[in-house]
Amino acid sequence: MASPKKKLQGLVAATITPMTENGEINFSVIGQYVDYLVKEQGVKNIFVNGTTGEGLSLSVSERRQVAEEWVTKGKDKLDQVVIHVGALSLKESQELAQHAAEIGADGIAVIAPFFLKPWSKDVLINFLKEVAAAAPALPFYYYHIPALTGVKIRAEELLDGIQDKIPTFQGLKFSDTDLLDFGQCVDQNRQQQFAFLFGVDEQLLSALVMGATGAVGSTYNYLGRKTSQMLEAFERKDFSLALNYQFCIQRFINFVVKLGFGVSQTKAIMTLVSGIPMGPPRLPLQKASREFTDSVEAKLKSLDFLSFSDLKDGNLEAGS
Ligand SMILES: CC(=O)N[C@H](C=O)[C@@H](O)[C@H](O)[C@H](O)CO
Ligand SMILES: CC(=O)C(=O)O
Repeated sequence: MASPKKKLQGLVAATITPMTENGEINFSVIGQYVDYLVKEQGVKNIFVNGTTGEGLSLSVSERRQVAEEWVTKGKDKLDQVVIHVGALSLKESQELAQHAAEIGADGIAVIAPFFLKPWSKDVLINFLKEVAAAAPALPFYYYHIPALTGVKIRAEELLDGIQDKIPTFQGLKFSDTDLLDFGQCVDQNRQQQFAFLFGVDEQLLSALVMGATGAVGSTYNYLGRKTSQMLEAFERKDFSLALNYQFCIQRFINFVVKLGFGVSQTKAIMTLVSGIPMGPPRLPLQKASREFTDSVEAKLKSLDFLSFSDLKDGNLEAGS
């Protein structure tokens, strides 16, 4: 059983992996990035080496170094650092899980292997169990993201009896729009103290209604404050205010979705908003276009819910 730890709740930022213009990891800005999340966005939990962090595009050695840097720089500043250790190779996943435990991370998360795929719930559980066993003292989270893995085993079925197989199982990161599946995960596990973390930022309010206990997402890097206001309004049962916040967030996300939105664009937006250079993504991703960055900058300036006091032209250069 994982050592009792405070439950992972509230907002969790899925960290970007900063890179230099020639494609190496830019470790030098991670300390600054931690301070930005804590001070400017009020976000104290992070999810490292996931989708947004291009975790599957990094080498195992890079993943270890990135995880270590976040844990080191986050010490005494962040509440929880969860490391995504999913990989196609069970061995690599186990190595990363064990490493996460050694460096003092607060939890590990794993996606379904997505090339040779598990075709049944039992096979997927067996894979996850082998990874979890490599870090027996760390809380384990299953990262459900069927649109990207192609593994469509419903989370609700996977969770049925999961703690008998994986004693460290502590929660689910649910990145899908199927609120029937998500709602049933919550409904059928009310006796457990699981974390139900939603991963579709533009629909978080609906998931809160279904019982989400927190959220992991890319937009909390720069919309953390705004999203926290929505969470507070929801807690106070001021649903119309909460909806206003969700609509504000949606207007921005909808704007970028129409321009074409993904990890590359997240890097460009974060560079713009935070002033910290996130650099280009790694192939097969392509850098966001100059047109994208220009449109987003104009949009950000026209929205009153972000503070752009430090949105400087210089920052634009770094991101474009
Ligand atoms: C596919 C993907 O990257 N999903 C992210 C997390 O799971 C989300 O945070 C989205 O980036 C966000 O909801 C915007 O669509
Ligand atoms: C969004 C998210 O959770 C990820 O980047 O993995």
